[in-house]
Amino acid sequence: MSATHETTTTTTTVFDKSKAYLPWEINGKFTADGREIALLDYIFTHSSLPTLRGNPAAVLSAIDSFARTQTGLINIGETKGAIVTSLIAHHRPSTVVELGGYVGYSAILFGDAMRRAGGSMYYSVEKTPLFAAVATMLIDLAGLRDHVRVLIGTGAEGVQRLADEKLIEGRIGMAFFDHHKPSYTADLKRMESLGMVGAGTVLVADNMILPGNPRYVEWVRACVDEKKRLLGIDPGSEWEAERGFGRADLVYSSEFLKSFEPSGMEDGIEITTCKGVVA
Ligand SMILES: C[S@@+](CC[C@H](N)C(=O)[O-])C[C@H]1O[C@@H](n2cnc3c(N)ncnc32)[C@H](O)[C@@H]1O
Repeated sequence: MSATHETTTTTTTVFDKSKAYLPWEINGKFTADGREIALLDYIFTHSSLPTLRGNPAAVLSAIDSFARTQTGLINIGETKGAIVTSLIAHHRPSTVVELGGYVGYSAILFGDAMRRAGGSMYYSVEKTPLFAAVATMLIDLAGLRDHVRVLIGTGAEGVQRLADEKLIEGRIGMAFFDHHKPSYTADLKRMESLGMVGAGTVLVADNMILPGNPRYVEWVRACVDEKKRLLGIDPGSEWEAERGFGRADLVYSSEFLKSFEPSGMEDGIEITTCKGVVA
């Protein structure tokens, strides 16, 4: 499969250390130790709160400031975020589905980019109700409530609900995978089987170095014959959740882009475009 990608992406080879987030890990925890509520307190008691209302860039800047001065957060951050916003400006997706919303940083950044590119709805699926609640407050503060909707549930539940409730009919413009790493492939295959992936759909998958996702990369880079083989999953295998989902006839072109976590650690994104369906 071709490793080229016909788009204009913003990449950087050097990380600006002055913008580094504080370390995520505190006493073995990365999230859910009170930091998400502390973020909400920080933002809603911010001296410049009035200037944040209806201003996505200012809300993101306040979240970045919290993560640089108070407690690190597992957001995508500015550097990798810029890659995705340039993809959105280029491809102009009408609908975007994000799996793994956390406190809403990527939903605000990419939802705003989608809105500016003429798109209509950004769905952010988040498993943890507390994180989804924080995200909803921040998305509302940023003035994006008509264009960004948070759904509570796992990626599989969220994708299925989008189809069952007919919130999405037909192909989506973009999907962003940033949740449970072993679920990327299963949830993409569910999207494929539900008809959400078609010619022009762009798939963006985060954390391709930290921690990496060989199974996902194998699937999006496989040719049609390889995919037919990969669809054969035995009952009871560790990949049971993927059984019965996935389409071998979707042709993908995929590439890896290296970038940085907001902490400054190297990471990368896999960007995949669906070229169409083989007859
Ligand atoms: C890296 S964070 C997402 C960061 C967010 N995309 C951003 O850049 O602002 C991963 C999130 O996925 C959520 N998550 C974990 N497993 C999930 C699953 N199976 N389905 C949906 N969300 C999940 C976690 O609760 C966490 O909030």
